[in-house]
Amino acid sequence: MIKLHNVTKKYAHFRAINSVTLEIEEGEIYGIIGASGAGKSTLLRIMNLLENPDEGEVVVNGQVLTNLTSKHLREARKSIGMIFQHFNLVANKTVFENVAVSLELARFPKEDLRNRVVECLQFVGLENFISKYPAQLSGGQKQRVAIARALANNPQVLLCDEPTSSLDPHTTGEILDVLEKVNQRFGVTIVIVSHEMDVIKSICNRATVMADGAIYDTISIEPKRMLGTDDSPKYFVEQLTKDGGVDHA
Ligand SMILES: Nc1ncnc2c1ncn2[C@@H]1O[C@H](COP(=O)(O)OP(=O)(O)OP(=O)(O)O)[C@@H](O)[C@H]1O
Repeated sequence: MIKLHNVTKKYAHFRAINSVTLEIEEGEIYGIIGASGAGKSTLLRIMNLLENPDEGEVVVNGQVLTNLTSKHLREARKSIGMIFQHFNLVANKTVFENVAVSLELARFPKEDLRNRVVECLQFVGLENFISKYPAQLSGGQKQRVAIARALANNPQVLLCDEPTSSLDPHTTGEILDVLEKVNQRFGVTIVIVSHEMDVIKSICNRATVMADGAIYDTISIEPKRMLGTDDSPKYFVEQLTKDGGVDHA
């Protein structure tokens, strides 16, 4: 579904991505993990050409993105959704309008637009928040709106850049549940960049470890939910004290 072949990205003389080749299969949930500055976000942004590589080829769903004109690239990007750590919602638009924008940009038929927005918001459990503004939502709710917006155009790929890094562990678990549902219900191929090991182990079938702009290793994983089991005060106290050495104040 996604193929990168010998991709290099330079900033001045520094190679942020150094000759990376990888292949992500249709229907995978694929993780990219590594230290800060390893090149994770840059690699993800190359997959929809938000960053243009200096060398190499990017192929998504059989289309060589690196060969497309900007008009055809705009068209191809409809099948590649993206979500971000800080949600990137438009502050002065309602939840409904935030989702509608992506359909309007894709010239979705006006008469079907309302139903499609509501359908997407139902999928993420926010159909009762249609008239709210982003400032009135929790972080988890904002990320759900962002997922609804990314899904509106029926993408085949969803790129997730640190999607849970601003969220608490319980909300992280809820967002991972939504992403898993996106993958299972619609067969969307998901790529998740995260520095959180538990996130990668919770949901990914395969993960690449990056270091210094290159692939250090790629591992197959049996995903096992590590997060989101509980958000009771008892659970928080147990987690704080489980390794011992902590007294109740
Ligand atoms: N627009 C840019 N101009 C110059 N250097 C950049 C730019 N974007 C990224 N870099 C550099 O490229 C390297 C890789 O950055 P990238 O954001 O991809 O890393 P990362 O692994 O996602 O890190 P983090 O986890 O901290 O977000 C870093 O050294 C970064 O400083």
